[in-house]
Amino acid sequence: MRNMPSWWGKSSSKEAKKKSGSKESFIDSLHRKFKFSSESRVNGRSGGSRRPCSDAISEKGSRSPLESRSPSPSKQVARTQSFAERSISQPLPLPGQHPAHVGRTDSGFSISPKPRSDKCSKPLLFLPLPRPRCIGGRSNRADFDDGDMNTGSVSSDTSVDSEDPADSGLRSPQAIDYESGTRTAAGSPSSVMLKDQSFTVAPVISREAKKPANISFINQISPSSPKRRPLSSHVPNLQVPYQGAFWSAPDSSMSSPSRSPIRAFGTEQAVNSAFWAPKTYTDVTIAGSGHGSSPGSGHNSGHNSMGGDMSGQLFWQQSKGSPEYSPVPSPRLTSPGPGSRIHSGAVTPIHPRAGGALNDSQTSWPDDGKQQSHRLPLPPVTISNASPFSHSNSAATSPSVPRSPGRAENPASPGSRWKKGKLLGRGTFGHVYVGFNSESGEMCAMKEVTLFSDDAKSKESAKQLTQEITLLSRLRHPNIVQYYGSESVGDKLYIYLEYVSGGSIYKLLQDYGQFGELAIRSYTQQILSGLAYLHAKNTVHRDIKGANILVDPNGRVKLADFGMAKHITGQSCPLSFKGSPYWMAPEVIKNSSGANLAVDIWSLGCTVLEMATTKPPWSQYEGVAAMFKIGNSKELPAIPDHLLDDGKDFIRQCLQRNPLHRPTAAQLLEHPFVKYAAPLARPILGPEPSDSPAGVANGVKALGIGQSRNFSNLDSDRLAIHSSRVSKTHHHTSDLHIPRNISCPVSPIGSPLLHSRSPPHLNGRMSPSPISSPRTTSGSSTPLTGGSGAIPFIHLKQSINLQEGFGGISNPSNGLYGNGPSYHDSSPDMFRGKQPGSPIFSELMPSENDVLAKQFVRPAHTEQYNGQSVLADRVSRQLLKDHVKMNRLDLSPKSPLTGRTNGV
Ligand SMILES: Nc1ncnc2c1ncn2[C@@H]1O[C@H](COP(=O)(O)OP(=O)(O)OP(=O)(O)O)[C@@H](O)[C@H]1O
Repeated sequence: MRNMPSWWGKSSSKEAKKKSGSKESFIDSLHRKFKFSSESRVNGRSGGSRRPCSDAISEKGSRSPLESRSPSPSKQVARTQSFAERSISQPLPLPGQHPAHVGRTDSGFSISPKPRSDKCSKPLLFLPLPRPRCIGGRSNRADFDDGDMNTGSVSSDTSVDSEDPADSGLRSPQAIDYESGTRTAAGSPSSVMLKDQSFTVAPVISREAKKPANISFINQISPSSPKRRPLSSHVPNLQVPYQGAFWSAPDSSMSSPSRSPIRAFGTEQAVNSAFWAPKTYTDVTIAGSGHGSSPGSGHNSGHNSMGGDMSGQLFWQQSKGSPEYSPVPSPRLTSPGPGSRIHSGAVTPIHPRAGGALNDSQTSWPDDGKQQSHRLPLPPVTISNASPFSHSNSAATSPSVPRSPGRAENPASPGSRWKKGKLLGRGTFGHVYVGFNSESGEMCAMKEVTLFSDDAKSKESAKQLTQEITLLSRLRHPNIVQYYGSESVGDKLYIYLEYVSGGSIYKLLQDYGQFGELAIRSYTQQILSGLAYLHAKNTVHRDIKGANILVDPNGRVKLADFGMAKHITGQSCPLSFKGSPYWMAPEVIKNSSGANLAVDIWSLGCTVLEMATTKPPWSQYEGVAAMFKIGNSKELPAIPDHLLDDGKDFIRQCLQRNPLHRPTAAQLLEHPFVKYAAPLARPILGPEPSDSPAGVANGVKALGIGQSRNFSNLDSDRLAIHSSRVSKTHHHTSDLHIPRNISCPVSPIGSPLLHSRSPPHLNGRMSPSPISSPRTTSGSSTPLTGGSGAIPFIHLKQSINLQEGFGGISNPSNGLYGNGPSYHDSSPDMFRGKQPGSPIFSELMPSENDVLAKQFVRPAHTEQYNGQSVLADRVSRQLLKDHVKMNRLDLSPKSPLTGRTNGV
């Protein structure tokens, strides 16, 4: 979800290409100016792309085949999100040629990071700024890419085995809560192992059990390969250079024209670039995650993240003259219509069985100006009951699965029971689809990356995916997207994740505008909770921003996109230049070492501002100028006046330039801005206790109150107000359900997630899929569990937790919706005096209560499904208990069926 604003949006690559003529000359002048010979760099890159200069400096992300396709109008917009104007995407340049060999072995997914012989010939792009260290010259492998290239997967300091310090001794209580039981099952992600310079990611399951299953990234380059080839089974030894392209992927982040330095580089950048010139980024990697994703998907956002050297950063910036730089959001970005963003339908249109159903979101794209198809493996003929990941276990061929006209025949993952559904979004390295398991009825998010033997982007994709797998497989928290498993199918690599249907915060901001304070507080609290958990495991996310935070229809927030995350082993380690510039902490920009975890706190502060204004701080500046502001000035970004004092204070706490001065995530959870945030998350409805009173009791449950936090008087007061308003406003049978469904993500009225135009909400809310109900996703029963090579759901504990939450029974220890550490009054000094009753806090209450109270009068139609369920439950119980016939049921406000107000 490194989705970027247009100034480094991927689509700009197309514009860059379109204007290649003039830009070429400009590049040439830049080359002369900086005394760089792009030609020599390109030529000197052994095993790297031999692309023309213009390609070599372009963004990796835009080299995505998908982006190269001639997109639909929506897609064009989708890839040019920004806080400014956007332009229509132009065709991307041809994919680079990266002959390499990727080998598969039975062990899964591996990288053999042999040093490249040409390690010093890595292209340095066009600025003498953060010159990437010659990786091959490092004596310590931990220096490679800041050790984060594979985040615990490759670098020596990030082992994923049981010796992981985060696993052994650094866990917070939360971590322990959410981690138990995660490493036991065979084939679980915990089996990811690192040994010296090679590692195996066990969760990546090869469907070709008897064939080499590992994808080995070694320093063998096949320069003769002129074209990209699918990483298919008939290519037994595809080897990918691990440094030039895979480890560092110099051309991955810089080669894509969408972030083409040439395109984005303007006079201002050139001037500003002097700021970077003297910097030496010893740990800088060129492996930029050129993150961009397609807003056209509907769920992804348009902010770029970057991982790489500063030279790339400089060139990323979009000049105001660029057609992609516009302060006016694209109509498509503001369009609430799902059609322009979500490309439903099937999967691979090029599949011979696809019946010709074309889907522009799929795996076909123009290459060299021609449509190049990459066929998915044919689904097997038979279906077994084995693991959903097993090669023969394809539901696609099941005769019991009717094929709707709108669904292509080919599932994304023929080897599994997961059928690839609509496109959720595009990332830098692949696509994310809804996955549906026809057998179990479960849904997931399938992140798909096509691996090519000779494509640097594929290598970078594999690296990042591996990194995500490694990290995510160790995480379990309600505010972190849950990892389910992964597998390789043919030339595709899939990661199965918890499906969060609400989209990202960025997307919500684009669609619905800035959030209200109540929503900001709730979301911030949940983000913090996830961060506190993550940081307790000594892991830094490094790309916290709205685009990487997903929201479910119930207002539950999930941190996502761990492609840049890094496990920190030491007290402090060099900070690689990764992240999204506008959310990037000063110490990252300045390449100073410090408390690494604090970079997430800075980014959180930026995200709070983003939620409050729809834009990150310093968004009025172009990229380089913004980075200059962030890195060098003493200024604080403008904090909107409409935020209350504690909100402003929270932001200021986060945006302290000295990382050591920033509170930790755990400390910030005690900040009044979030500590007393209204729990918006809706609990999953479950069987109601037989004698449980309705009314306020249900309201309490629905609010999630009491599940993980102790109630203050404030909470009681709040509930009293709720109760009062409920009793006054519920006069219709249509409101019967309201007491149990009063919470919502943002606001009950006009809530983005409840808005009728919000298909994610509708999908999630209306879907009867068991995936939305943890009751159906217990670990052992899931089709993801067991079987050969299967990766079990590792959210078993989560499922248990959720079950504990059924019926809203309070469990202060489960942390289910309380999100994080226990709430105790151990506020740091900075928060003293801001407790309930303090002027600041009291100041907030009226508006908050008003909003909360409105939740009780939300129109019934917004909760039709749940409301009906609740009513049905109550009716059933009532019938059994009182032997009352349905036609005699009293549905008046005073009826026990409509809710009591006499306490819990
Ligand atoms: N678990 C999920 N549930 C729902 N949607 C998701 C999920 N994960 C990702 N998406 C959607 O897919 C889009 C792309 O996902 P993501 O950013 O993780 O891919 P990526 O390849 O990691 O991108 P990048 O690395 O460039 O940021 C997101 O913007 C989001 O809209």
